[in-house]
Amino acid sequence: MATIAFDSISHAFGERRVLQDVSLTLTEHRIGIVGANGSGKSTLVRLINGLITPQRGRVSVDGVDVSRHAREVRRRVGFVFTNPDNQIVMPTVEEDVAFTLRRRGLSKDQIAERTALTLERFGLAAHAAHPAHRLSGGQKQLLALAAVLVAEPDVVIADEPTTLLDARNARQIGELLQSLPQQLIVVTHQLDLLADFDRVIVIEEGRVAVDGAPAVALDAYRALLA
Ligand SMILES: Nc1ncnc2c1ncn2[C@@H]1O[C@H](COP(=O)(O)OP(=O)(O)OP(=O)(O)O)[C@@H](O)[C@H]1O
Repeated sequence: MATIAFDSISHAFGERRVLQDVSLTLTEHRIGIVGANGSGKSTLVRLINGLITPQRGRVSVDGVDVSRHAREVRRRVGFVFTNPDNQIVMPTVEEDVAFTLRRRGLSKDQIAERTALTLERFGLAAHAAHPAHRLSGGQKQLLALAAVLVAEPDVVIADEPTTLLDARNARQIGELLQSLPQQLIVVTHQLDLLADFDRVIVIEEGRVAVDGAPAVALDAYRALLA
């Protein structure tokens, strides 16, 4: 697993202070991030692959400074957004999955082979030539995940990956995420998704409020909510 280090991170959007002196070292396989709306969870995970540059402090992945080497880090860290519509960039399902690989400079044959395998794995093979925007919500989320995983990142970050899904699709995506061999960081309000995770971090008003095993951290979070 990679070592993801937040070293004294503070960040504000205008007057709004969103993260306040956060220091964390993430090395576990599956890590959940929970917290109230607006507590700073998305900001925290977006720092990991340089989608946001912190105003103070340093974020690194295996010692590589994310601000300075964002491209290098992004090759290792895949990011799945809440809304797959924001992530689908190509007209068809197949092209969308192949897009990441084309940018990596793989040969045509390699791209075709890896794309086909990935579509099969995610149950999307029958939709390969279909317009991506016509897929159902659950299928779109699968496609967004497929397009990230085809590049075989070492770390997968998923920001509320089940929020827009019905219970059945949410379960399917949850199970798929659980089965990944990669290091996984999930921001979610669906607390049951994190029951078997290795670590859960509760963010409250831009600070780490609780950090520990799911049973302990989720109970503490439920108590905070109550
Ligand atoms: N690009 C931005 N510009 C201005 N303000 C922002 C920006 N991104 C986030 N914020 C603000 O920062 C605060 C924290 O946002 P963030 O998305 O990190 O919270 P969150 O914990 O992920 O919330 P939620 O559970 O609602 O998704 C919020 O008040 C939000 O409005």
